[in-house]
Amino acid sequence: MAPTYHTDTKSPTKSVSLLKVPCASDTVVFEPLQLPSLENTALLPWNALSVLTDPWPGLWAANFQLELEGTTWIQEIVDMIEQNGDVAKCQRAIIQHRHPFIEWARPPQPSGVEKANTMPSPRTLRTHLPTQLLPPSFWENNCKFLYVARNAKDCMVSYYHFQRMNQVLPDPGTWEEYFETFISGKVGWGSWFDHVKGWWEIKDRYQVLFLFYEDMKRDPKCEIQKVVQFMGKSLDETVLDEIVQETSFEKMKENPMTNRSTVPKFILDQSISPFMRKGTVGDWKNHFTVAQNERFDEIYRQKMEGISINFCMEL
Ligand SMILES: Nc1ncnc2c1ncn2[C@@H]1O[C@H](COP(=O)(O)O)[C@@H](OP(=O)(O)O)[C@H]1O
Ligand SMILES: CCc1ccc(OS(=O)(=O)O)cc1
Repeated sequence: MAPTYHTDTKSPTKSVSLLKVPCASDTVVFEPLQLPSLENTALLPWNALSVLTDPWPGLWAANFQLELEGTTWIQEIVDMIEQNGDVAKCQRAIIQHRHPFIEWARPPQPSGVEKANTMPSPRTLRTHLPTQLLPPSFWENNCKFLYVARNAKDCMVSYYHFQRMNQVLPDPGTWEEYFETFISGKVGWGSWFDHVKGWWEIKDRYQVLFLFYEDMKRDPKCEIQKVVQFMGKSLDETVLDEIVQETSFEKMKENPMTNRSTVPKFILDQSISPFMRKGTVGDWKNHFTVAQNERFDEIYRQKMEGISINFCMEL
């Protein structure tokens, strides 16, 4: 498809990723996670979960990770940091097993919560949940969160291809149809706009490291160093360089512990679109028409009015 974009890239966009790491509350007595069964809700359009207003009051978490786009990337970075750059240790299991996905519940597989309950504290967990659906105990226990935001246009494109290949999510339809679906927020984990605003607005009240996918692409070493500091670690320059290398898109695409090659085709059909697809900034220009771009920029302006986030649209 020929690129059909216009050159005004001023308006911001984004996507989301979160991650939680060790914190002082890890010295507190550990109690198991207690989440209700999500079997009947996990596959619904994510907005359906908003009916759970005070979802999981019993939850206690020592270490916590959240994400929406760039999740796998930040997960691998965090694990590499936790393992002090030891590549072999990061090969101990596929990434989905290293960091339980707390809203995952598809029997007969153990749910994300069940997996989390078997882990000693401190734990790193993964979720795409918006702030209002996060169990209150995460806030109450002073957990640390890493949130990776990605510009909305690239996020839309990436999510579209993910939904095409993900056989447990509804078919996204044509690109034109998906464009409308995404704007209306009727996608997994809800509206991009609300998700980003929610995490942006609470970031200074809690221990949230708000990262941008585009910054991670532009200067991975600098962003990884921020994560190291946030986790309260200190690493040699050589280890840092090793982590930058090992968490590059090219390396992670070839790595069976991160590229989802072990996930059965009836869940992720990578012959339709690879999980590690392009990993670039600006692929939206290969998808958006000029008309779509102009319309999106206007919607973005309205929905993000008063929010001081600036997203990079191309490198
Ligand atoms: N090391 C890395 N560097 C850059 N992008 C990465 C990456 N690892 C994963 N990604 C990208 O992150 C997106 C998936 O996000 P998540 O892990 O949250 O599901 C995909 O984007 P694309 O579809 O644009 O390629 C994937 O290629
Ligand atoms: C519930 C939709 C979903 C999300 C993610 C999946 O795979 S993975 O965790 O990214 O490997 C599968 C299904």
